[in-house]
Amino acid sequence: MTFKSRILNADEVRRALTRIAHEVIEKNKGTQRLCFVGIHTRGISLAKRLVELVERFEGQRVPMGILDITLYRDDLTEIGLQPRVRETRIPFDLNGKAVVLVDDVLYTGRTARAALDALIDQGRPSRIYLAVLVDRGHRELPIRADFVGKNLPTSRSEVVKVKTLEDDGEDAVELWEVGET
Ligand SMILES: O=P(O)(O)OC[C@H]1O[C@H](OP(=O)(O)OP(=O)(O)O)[C@H](O)[C@@H]1O
Ligand SMILES: O=c1cc[nH]c(=O)[nH]1
Repeated sequence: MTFKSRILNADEVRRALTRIAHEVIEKNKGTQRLCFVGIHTRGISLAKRLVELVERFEGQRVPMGILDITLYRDDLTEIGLQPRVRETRIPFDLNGKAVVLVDDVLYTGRTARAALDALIDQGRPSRIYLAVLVDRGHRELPIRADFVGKNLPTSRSEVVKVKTLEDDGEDAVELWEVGET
């Protein structure tokens, strides 16, 4: 893979998340019944940031869960006999909640589709929103995000890498090219 460009630096990631937190509060008319669920891997770090931002703006700490979608993937039969299943932990009652699913990148929409199934197996939220740091297009399913940090038109030969302080030592969004020599 070849590095092409830096799309967002740490300050720009912070501002995008700040705007998303404000939009969530506005759309939900406050923090009532609000909760965040981060999708492995980087969706979890981003969901934690959003919880902290909402607390800073509204003075309320809303609940947060983490979701592994591995067993709900539509290509599960193709990824081998022993898929690496990570932790799902939703330590509150989902029934009647307004859930913001959080992921770093939205591409085909297959992860988000799987996340909806995984979530609904755990309870019946009154509303599910999707928040992503980057929407890079190329949807293969009728899925859209409610909150988007950055809309980034890409080609299929490119890869968007979201880096977080927790997972990668820095906050950034980078564009890479696959298969270039
Ligand atoms: O819309 P899609 O085509 O499903 O692509 C988006 C997903 O792809 C990446 O996850 P990945 O499978 O690389 O797992 P990771 O986040 O654990 O690295 C990314 O974090 C999103 O979850
Ligand atoms: O470019 C992409 C596509 C899917 N998932 C990513 O993290 N980046």
